Amino acid sequence: MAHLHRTPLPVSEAVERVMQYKRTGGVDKVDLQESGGRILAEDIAATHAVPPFHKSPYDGFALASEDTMELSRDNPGTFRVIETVGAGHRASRPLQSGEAVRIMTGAEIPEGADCVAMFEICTTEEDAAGRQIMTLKRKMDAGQNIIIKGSETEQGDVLVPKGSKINPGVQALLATFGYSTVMVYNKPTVGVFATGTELLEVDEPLVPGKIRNSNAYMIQAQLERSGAACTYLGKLDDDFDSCYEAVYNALGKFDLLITTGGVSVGDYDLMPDIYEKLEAEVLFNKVAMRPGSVTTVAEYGGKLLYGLSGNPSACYVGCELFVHPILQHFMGNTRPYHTRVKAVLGEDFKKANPFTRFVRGKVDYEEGKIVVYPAGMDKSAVVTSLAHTDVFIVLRGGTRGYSQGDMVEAVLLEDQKGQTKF
Ligand SMILES: Nc1nc2c(c(=O)[nH]1)N[C@H]1C(S)=C(S)[C@@H](COP(=O)(O)OP(=O)(O)OC[C@H]3O[C@@H](n4cnc5c(N)ncnc54)[C@H](O)[C@@H]3O)O[C@H]1N2
Ligand code: MOO
Ligand SMILES: [Mg+2]
Repeated sequence: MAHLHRTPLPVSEAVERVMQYKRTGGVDKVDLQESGGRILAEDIAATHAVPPFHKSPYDGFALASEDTMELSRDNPGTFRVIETVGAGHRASRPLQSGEAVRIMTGAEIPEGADCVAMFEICTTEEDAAGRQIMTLKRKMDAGQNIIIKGSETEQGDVLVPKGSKINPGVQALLATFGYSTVMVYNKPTVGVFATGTELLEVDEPLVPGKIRNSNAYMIQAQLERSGAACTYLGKLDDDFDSCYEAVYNALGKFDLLITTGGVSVGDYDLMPDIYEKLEAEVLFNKVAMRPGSVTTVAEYGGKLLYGLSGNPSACYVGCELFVHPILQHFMGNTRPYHTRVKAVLGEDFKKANPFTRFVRGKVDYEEGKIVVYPAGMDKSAVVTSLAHTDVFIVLRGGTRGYSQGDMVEAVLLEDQKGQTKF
């Protein structure tokens, strides 16, 4: 009964309290192919100019523009084709006046040439001796159809700063500049316990009074979506000693520890007593929000211990609001909070909101507008609507319900951008 009276903390203050314990993890080298989605722990600079040589953007003939000054439809010029150069090869000698090199897209421009005439404007034939002769009927400019060395980037230019997320384009740059490995921030390690004597594992048949443990798998997937390395540590019965033991033993092994269930005021809600016995500092045990009001966060030995609700929807919301930004910060992300946008509410939501409500919703893009719809039943104990959830629709506390067409705030759970403030 010691934990019955709780003072609800506004959501933003609760987030702020948690973020006082944020820290950035170490860095490590990963293979280029494993680096997708990680955060750069080093600036990526051009190790050479791009392109590294003057190159042809077309399949055609490289020649000297000076040789074409007088050419026109009425005054065609002919060139001796001295060799063919494909990408990856180089001309064997510099070009002389009156000569052309048959050149392919991506090949280095031979010395003595300063333009490329595309195949489409040239004709070729063999002379009596069997040599290739090319005919051109127009004037070319110096530099025409040549990609100049360094025109895209010069050696030493910083192209992607430390702290950026590695996306497929960044991986293209890493490969371009010979980074077979790259320094990234470590993934935070997270241990997860599910608590509750009613829980069955996924492969167990349903029996009266019991339900399958869905939260552990949901949390694991949420954490992995947020970039963390998660270890499911198993489910615990509602027995104080074994719960305490399991939590105590796991604390030192992970960057943070999460439990689900047993944080409210029930006879078998053991987490509050466990925090007490640990002498952990409870940052809050009630948040002015729905669902997830029972979300509890404690600090023990500099590490955070999350007591997420057992109710699936409450557990989901608590994880995204309070765990996600801590993980992002740990990984060096300078924009650790979920992206928020203004959106149009797609249907009525008439329930009153004494506390700020995070309605599990789905986002749609209709005629250039962001429209959000509740994803299903809006109850803390509901699991089914989570399958369709990719946003939280934020309905402020103290409001009497919202109508279709109202502008609301939406937290985008699957957007990569993030933002610097909650
Ligand atoms: N007298 C009061 N009762 C309750 C209050 C309150 O303020 N006063 N708060 C309610 C609110 S709000 C919530 S949310 C729940 C939170 O309960 P707990 O976090 O203590 O979780 P449990 O009691 O362990 O379980 C609640 C519910 O969730 C199911 N559950 C638990 N773990 C899982 C899992 N891993 N996978 C799927 N489902 C799970 C469990 O069977 C229960 O049905 O408390 C209210 N009560
Ligand atoms: O923590 Mo409870 O979710 O407010 O329903
Ligand atoms: Mg309970």
